[in-house]
Amino acid sequence: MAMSCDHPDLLPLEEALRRLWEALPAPATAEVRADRDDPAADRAAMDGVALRSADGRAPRRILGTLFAGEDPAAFRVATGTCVRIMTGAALPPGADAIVPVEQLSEAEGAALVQVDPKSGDHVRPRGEQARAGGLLLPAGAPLTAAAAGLRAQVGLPVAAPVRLRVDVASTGDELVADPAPHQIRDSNGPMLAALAHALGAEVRRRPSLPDDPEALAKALQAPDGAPILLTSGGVSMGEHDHLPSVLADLGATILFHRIRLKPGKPMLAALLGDRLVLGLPGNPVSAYLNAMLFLPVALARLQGLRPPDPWRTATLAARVKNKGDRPLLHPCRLRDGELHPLPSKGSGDLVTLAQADACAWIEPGGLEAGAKVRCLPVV
Ligand SMILES: Nc1nc2c(c(=O)[nH]1)N[C@H]1C(S)=C(S)[C@@H](COP(=O)(O)OP(=O)(O)OC[C@H]3O[C@@H](n4cnc5c(N)ncnc54)[C@H](O)[C@@H]3O)O[C@H]1N2
Ligand code: MOO
Repeated sequence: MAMSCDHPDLLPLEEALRRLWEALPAPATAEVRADRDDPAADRAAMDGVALRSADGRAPRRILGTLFAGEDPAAFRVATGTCVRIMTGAALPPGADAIVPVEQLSEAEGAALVQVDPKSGDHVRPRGEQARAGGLLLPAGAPLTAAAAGLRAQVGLPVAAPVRLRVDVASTGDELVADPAPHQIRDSNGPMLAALAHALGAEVRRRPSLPDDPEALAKALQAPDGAPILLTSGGVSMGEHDHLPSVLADLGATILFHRIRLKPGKPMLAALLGDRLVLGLPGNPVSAYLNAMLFLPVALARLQGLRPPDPWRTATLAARVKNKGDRPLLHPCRLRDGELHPLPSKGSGDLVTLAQADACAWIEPGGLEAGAKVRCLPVV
């Protein structure tokens, strides 16, 4: 009879994700205030002519052209005149409306408007978006790309975008380039490097670590280590699973070890000084999925971004069993919003994972065809 090794005390995934988020420091961000009115002058919102609306449809002599960035003081619009104007240009003195090119014709240097212009038509008025000194973003707001643009707009410095550095190291004496039947190649190292790169990190592969506590301790303390170290293997109950005890001996803060997820039970996260160690389980599907769950959270937090939400929703096309008491991530093909479960052999089955588009979240007890489920894309 199959025996279950599940335990009720395993940490739920959401709690593990929350602990990781809260343990990592986000960069401090000051509030953002408008340095001047936005827009700083009345501006054209359309290409056309700038004119006095009070003069209705009367023909107007075109005094010249104003492009975005040009000083409008070169012109003065009075009754019987107008200025050709391009989107973004400041309105010339005297003008209070824009008539777009589509609504006018030109004859002998005069503009003939085909509409009754109203004051403010197609004008972005000064201060429409913000007044000088107004609060645009509070301190601690996420450092999104849009926020970077806003900082630049108000004249604040914006650091050049950088990719966070992530080191990737596999563990295990069984990993060799040319394996005998009792050995294997290192698939996790290249896989996790590719995943971390796809998630926006600058990746460095470190040499594989032997199943030896001293060598492990030395590697963990490498002076040139990246802010995040992804390891795989050596976190479970085996006699060579040294990572948890080595980290504890080095004084690391263990954020969590062992979570309520299949695959991923032995997942570990620790802070060693200011470096985060994500100790991924060695089984390749487990290493992949747990990296996919935890690495984006760490990257986002350290870069001052919002917590990421990698989940999608889809309909299960066929029943998936889950006899355990951990939620299961099951590899599926995704076609037209339907998840077609693949016959996975478990957390060592990299063949099936590589053929999958997404992994469906299956609660204990299993799910029937037609159920709406969340799923994690395989990138
Ligand atoms: N008595 C128990 N045994 C195990 C438990 C448990 O709770 N009690 N958990 C099982 C689960 S779940 C997993 S997952 C594995 C994870 O163990 P480790 O993280 O300690 O990983 P290893 O034992 O080092 O390796 C597991 C498996 O993965 C292969 N592996 C490791 N590294 C790589 C790599 N870089 N590329 C490809 N494959 C790799 C390794 O050869 C093993 O086959 O533990 C269960 N056992
Ligand atoms: O949970 Mo392990 O991570 O099943 O393979």
